[in-house]
Amino acid sequence: MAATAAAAAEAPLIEAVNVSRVLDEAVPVTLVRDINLAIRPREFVAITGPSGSGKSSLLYLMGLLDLPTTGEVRVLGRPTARIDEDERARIRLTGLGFVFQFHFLLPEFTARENVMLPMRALGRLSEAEMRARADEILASLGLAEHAGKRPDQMSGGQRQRVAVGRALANDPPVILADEPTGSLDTRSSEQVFAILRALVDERGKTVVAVTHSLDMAARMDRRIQIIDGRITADERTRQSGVEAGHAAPGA
Ligand SMILES: Nc1ncnc2c1ncn2[C@@H]1O[C@H](COP(=O)(O)OP(=O)(O)OP(=O)(O)O)[C@@H](O)[C@H]1O
Repeated sequence: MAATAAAAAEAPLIEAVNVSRVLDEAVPVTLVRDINLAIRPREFVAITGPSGSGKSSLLYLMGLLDLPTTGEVRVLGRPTARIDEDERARIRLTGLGFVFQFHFLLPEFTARENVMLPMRALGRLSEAEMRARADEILASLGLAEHAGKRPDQMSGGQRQRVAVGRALANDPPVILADEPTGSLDTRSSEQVFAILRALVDERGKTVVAVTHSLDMAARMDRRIQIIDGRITADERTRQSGVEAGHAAPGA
């Protein structure tokens, strides 16, 4: 509760103000409508709802991967309605890390090289610094001995942990995850969940994750429910950061 209550007093990292997104088809498709929300520092937020309700659409809008038709998304206090795609890309690269249901690692690259990609795109570190940072991130995810392996030489759970490592590459304050455990077995799923939990509790990150799992949502701190593109519930789901399992990820 302490972390969540303290977070409530801080400036939001992501805000949606009257956000709607309508696809301009022959028959217009409304993905989300009238969304108002604020995501604050160190929150671990679940976005839940039935299939096709607009969860991914909302996450993409929050991550500046899509633009609202009306309303505005603010990221790290910055209004984003009138900035160009280069600027949006820069905010994504420094402020946000993305994890998807499928890892989307580049198959011809090693785990280390995949984690280095966002650092390379930002261009702030030397080759040696990028390499050292990637290895440090992989070690923190229990993957030290897998740094030189390509995705096809790793298990599904290991690949998804590399994808988390890639999301952490530029040390963004916010991680946005779309069904991050959706294609994993129970054990790997628990490992990835424990990593996300620890990112919030131990490293002060903010994590927003779309999930079908109500059990998982109950172990996060807040649940935003979407039905037919609208927020139908927004509630605290967990009272304390103490009881969560912080099991170290296995190799
Ligand atoms: N490009 C598109 N063209 C047409 N319809 C779309 C498009 N993108 C999304 N939709 C529709 O918009 C609705 C919301 O989609 P979205 O992927 O956000 O839902 P979701 O809650 O994440 O679903 P799921 O849980 O199945 O992943 C769905 O009915 C989907 O079919």
